[in-house]
Amino acid sequence: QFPRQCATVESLRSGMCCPDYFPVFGPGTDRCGVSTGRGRCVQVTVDWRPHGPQYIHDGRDDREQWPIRFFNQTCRCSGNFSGYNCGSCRPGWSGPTCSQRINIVRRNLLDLNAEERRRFVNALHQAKVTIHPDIVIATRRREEIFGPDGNTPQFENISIYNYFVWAHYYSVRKTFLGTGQQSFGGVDFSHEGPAFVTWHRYHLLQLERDMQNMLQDPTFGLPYWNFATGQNTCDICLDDLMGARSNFDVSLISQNSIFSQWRVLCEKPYKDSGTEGGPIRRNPAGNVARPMVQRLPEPEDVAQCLEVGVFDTPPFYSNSTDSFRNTVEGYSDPSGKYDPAVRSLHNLAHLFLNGTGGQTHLSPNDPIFVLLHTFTDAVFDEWLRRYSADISTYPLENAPIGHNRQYNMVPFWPPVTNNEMFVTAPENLGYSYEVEWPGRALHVTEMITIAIVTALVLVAIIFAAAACIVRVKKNKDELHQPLLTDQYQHYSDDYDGIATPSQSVV
Ligand SMILES: O=C(O)c1cc2cc(O)c(O)cc2[nH]1
Repeated sequence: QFPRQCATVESLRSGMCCPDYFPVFGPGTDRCGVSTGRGRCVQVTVDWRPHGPQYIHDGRDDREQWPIRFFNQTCRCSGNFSGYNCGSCRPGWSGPTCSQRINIVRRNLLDLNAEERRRFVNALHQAKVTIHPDIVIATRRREEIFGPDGNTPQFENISIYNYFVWAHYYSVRKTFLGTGQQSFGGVDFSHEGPAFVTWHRYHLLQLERDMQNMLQDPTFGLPYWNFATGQNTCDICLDDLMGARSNFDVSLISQNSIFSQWRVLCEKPYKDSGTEGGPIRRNPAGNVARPMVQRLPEPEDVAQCLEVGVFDTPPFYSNSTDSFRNTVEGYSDPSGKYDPAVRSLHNLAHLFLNGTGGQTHLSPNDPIFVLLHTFTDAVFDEWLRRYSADISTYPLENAPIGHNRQYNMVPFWPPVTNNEMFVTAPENLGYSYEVEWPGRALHVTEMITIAIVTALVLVAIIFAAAACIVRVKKNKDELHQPLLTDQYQHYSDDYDGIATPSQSVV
C-alpha cells in the first residue's frame, strides 16, 4: 500500500509521501522527479462527499477518505509519467520519456501454447515468492502504526502476489471497533457497489505492471478465463494451467501443479499480518448443499448482461436492479433484474470454485481469481465500448463508502480514483482483450412476435399472389372473350363482308 521510503517515522509524522526519483542529488532534493519535470509534491485530494447509509461508524476506520489518515501529500506526475515517485509511465505508455504507445494483449488462457502456459504459471509462482521491490504493508491500524515504543513503524515486506491478495483483503475486511467489540461487516470498498468494476480493474493493472517489471518484459499481459462457455467444469483446472484436482483429496490441487505448494494469506481474518496459512482449497461444482452454484454462467448470460445499458442504479448497492454493474457482479439475473436468490456471472464463477476462491477475504489466494477477474474486466470494457463509456449514472455521492466516483480506491498508492478507471482500455490504459462476444439469443416473447409477424407477412403474400393470379386470369379471359362473344355477335349479326374500323381493331 505505501512505498518503502514512506514507511518511516518522519514521513508518517509529516504526512508527506513524495519519494525522490533520483536520490543522487541528496535526500529530499528530487521529490517526485521535480528536477527533470516528471512531477511535484502536492496535497492529496480526497472525496468528502457523503456516502450511502450502509456504513454507520464514521471516524472509526482508517480507510475513510483514503489515504488521508496516513498521508496528505503525494506526487502528482506530469504528462505520461506515473508512479509513487513519477519514475514510471502511465498505463499504455513506455520508453525513457514515456512517449511510446504500447498495447498489451490479454488472451484466453486456453489459447496459450505449451510454452506460453509454462511461462505464465512460472511467472505467477515467481510473483508469489519475490518480495515487492517498492511496496510495504502496514501491519497495524493507524493509531498503533508507531509500534509499542512509539518509534518503530509497523510495516512489513510482502511478495508481489501476496500484495495482490492482501490489497483485496484490506479492501473487504470489517471495521475494527475496539478490543472485545464485534467488528462491523457492513462495509466493502471493492464489492457491492459501482467501484466493483473500477477497483478490480486497477487491482489487475497493478499486478500486471508489477509482473512486467519483475519479468523485465513490458509486453507481459494477464490472460483471462472465459468462465461462461456453457460447460459446468473448470476447464482451466489442468496441471499445466491452474492445477488439476488432487487424487487424494477432492478439495485440494494435484501435486503436479506448483499451486499445490502455495500457502493462503489472510486466513486469520482481521489480523493485519502477511503470515501464510494452509493450502488453497478448491472443489469446483462440489457444493452439494447449494446446487445453484454447481454450474457456471452461459454465453447467453454475458450477451444479456451486455444489453443492460445503464451503468448503475440507486441505491448503487447489491440490490440495484437494471444495473449493468450489479449484473456483471452477479447479484442480479443476467437480464439485469435484481433477485436476492440469484447468483450469476462473476459471483457465480467465484462460488462455483467452492473453496478459497469463493470467500471474499481469501479469494485472490487462488490464482484463478486473476483470470476470473480479467474476464469480468473484459465484459466491463466491452460495455464501455458499446455505451461510449457513459459515466452519467456513476454516482458522485451516496454510493456505499469507497464507491463514490471521486473516491481514492483503498488501499492503493499513489491515490487513484474510481473515475480514472472508467475509460476504454485500448485507447486509455494500453491493453485490449482478444475475445469474441456471443450474440444474444432471442427471448420467448421476441420469438413469438417474430413468428406472428412472419405468419402475417406470409398470409399477405399469399393473398397478394392470389389476387394477382385472379387478375391475370381475368385479363386473359378479357383478351379472348370479345372475339368469341360481343364482337363475334356483331360480325355475325350484320356482316356485310366489310369490317368497319371499330370491328377490325382488337
Ligand atoms: O456470495 C457471493 O455472491 C460471493 C462470494 C464471493 C467471493 C469473492 O471472492 C468475491 O470477490 C465475490 C463474491 N461474492
